Amino acid sequence: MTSAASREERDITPPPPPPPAEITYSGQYSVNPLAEVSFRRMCGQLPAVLNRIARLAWRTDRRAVQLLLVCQAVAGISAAVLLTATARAMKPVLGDGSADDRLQGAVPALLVVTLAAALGRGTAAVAAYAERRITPRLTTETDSSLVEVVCRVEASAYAEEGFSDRHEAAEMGVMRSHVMVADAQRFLSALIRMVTAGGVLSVLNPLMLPLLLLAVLPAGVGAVLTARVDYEIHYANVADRNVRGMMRWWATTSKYGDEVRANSMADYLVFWYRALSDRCDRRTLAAAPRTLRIALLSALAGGVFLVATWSALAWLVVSGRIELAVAATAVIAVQTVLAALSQVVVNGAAVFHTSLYLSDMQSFLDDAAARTPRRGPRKHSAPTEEIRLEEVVYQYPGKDKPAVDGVSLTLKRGRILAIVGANGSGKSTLTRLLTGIYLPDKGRVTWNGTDLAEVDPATVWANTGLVPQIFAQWPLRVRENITLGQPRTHDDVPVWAAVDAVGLREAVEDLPAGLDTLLSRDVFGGTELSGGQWQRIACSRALYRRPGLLILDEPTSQMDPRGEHQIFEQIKAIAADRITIVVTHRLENTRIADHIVVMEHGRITEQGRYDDLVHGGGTFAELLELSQDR
Ligand SMILES: Nc1ncnc2c1ncn2[C@@H]1O[C@H](COP(=O)(O)OP(=O)(O)OP(=O)(O)O)[C@@H](O)[C@H]1O
Repeated sequence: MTSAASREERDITPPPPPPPAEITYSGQYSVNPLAEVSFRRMCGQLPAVLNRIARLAWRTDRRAVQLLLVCQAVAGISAAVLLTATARAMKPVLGDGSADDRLQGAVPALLVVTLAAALGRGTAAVAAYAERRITPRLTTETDSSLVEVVCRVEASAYAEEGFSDRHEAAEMGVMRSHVMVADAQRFLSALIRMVTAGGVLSVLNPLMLPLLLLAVLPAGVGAVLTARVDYEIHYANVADRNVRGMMRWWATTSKYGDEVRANSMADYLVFWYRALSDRCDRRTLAAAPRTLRIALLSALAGGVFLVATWSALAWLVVSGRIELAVAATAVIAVQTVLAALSQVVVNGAAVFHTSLYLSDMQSFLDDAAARTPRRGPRKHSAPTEEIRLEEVVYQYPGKDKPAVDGVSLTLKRGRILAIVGANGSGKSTLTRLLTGIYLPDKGRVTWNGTDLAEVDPATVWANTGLVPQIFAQWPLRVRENITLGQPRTHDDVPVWAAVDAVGLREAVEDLPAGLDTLLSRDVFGGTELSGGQWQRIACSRALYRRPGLLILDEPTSQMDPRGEHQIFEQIKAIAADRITIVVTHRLENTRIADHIVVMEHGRITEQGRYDDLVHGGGTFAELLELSQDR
């Protein structure tokens, strides 16, 4: 009994799931910044990096930058005044006479010390305020630029190897822009404090400054080496982080929540997510001993030099080379310079570290900006009378066969074309070529006789309405879901007309706020539609545009027969004014088409009218028969 039960238990225990495949970073940078991360490079590049940050900040808020600079200057002056006045106060304090007399002698200098200290604190507070004025807008600006540039790239870039990883790496630049100005500001103010205190110290005794520099140099080298290790790990983890980010969304979004639960995917997804995270952690942990070694060695070297500095100061006093009052001031100056130097080094390394991520971001922004469509100055103007494909070939990057292979077609206004064919035969790719989303590798696509390679694509897409196979369900109001991408008129009449055209009025009127209802159950106050209702929204979005070219890729796959019938009636009713293309696997629906093309392996293998193809004895007839064989 027990053994039967345990056998049964064994039988239902699933085998351990395979770990996620090893992913390597596939981004291609013209320069690998890691190759040259060194202390010398950091020092050499800091001015350029600061200049870049300053220019970014200047573009964001000039007045705040001016305020910041004034604060830095005032802080520097007050630090110099503070130390000089301290030196003045030391003389009477450590001199002869009664305590009362000595204190009285020091009062004027102490007053200056107090004022200078207050000024220093005050300017630090104002500088922090100025930085807080710049940072949020600068981050928003960099973030928005990234979103904009990705929204505008040639769609073919998405299919290129490494594009997505480089995008992920650029996201890190956006994240670092949060701390960029604060780091630069701290670096500059520490530099100014260091220079002023160092100046005062050199006046007191020229030997002190080089000794001090030596004491802090190891910390500087250590900080840069640690930055290098951090960046190395970031580089190694980019691809894993990218995939993990995508999987995180897919696994946790409510959209796929049913599938995750009903198909018992949660265990594997969690395992997968943890396995990928562990892999990232392993790389990070493997680097920990290196960073520990760097920290220990730099602390040891720094400590040795610091002992030498204090010993030198003691020797100067004991041998009578400097007065006690000067030595006391030197102690304060040494402490100030040391603190400032550490800040310079730490913040300098942070600025440099940030600059590595900014370089990734900039390189991606430049690359993406270079990929915005630049196809020539000609403009397409409505009406779209004719679209022609001439021996068009298109092959996706990394694929060994073209997805569309030598297709020629002519589409005329007022006519409906249906495209059918097996999965992967090239139907959707053909629609991307027809709309100029992709340009062909060979052959040409013309609209009203003009090659799309020479036409500003915005003027083409202003005349296009597309219902893709996988359409977006925007977390926006019903109204915006219909009008998105098209200027909206002041009244809702055309919006309701588009709603009526897809038979959705009753459903929209039933929503809590009609057209104003937010369509997202993930957002507070939002509502969710059914799959078929969403598809009707996608159709109404395309119809609302009243496009010269209407493309519907499996537009009714989730609709009930009434909805499907209504959509096809609508397509027929408005067909006279436009070119209409329907991609479908439901061959019965191709009855409405004036012309049908059958695709196989990227080529058109059959074409004609419905009745001709049904009786033609070819692939169309075979597929139709199969669809009716139940
Ligand atoms: N973004 C892409 N990157 C790389 N290859 C792609 C991409 N999109 C499609 N392909 C490939 O191009 C070929 C044609 O795909 P396409 O999506 O055009 O087929 P389809 O006829 O629309 O298929 P379905 O009926 O399944 O929608 C397929 O082999 C597919 O793997």
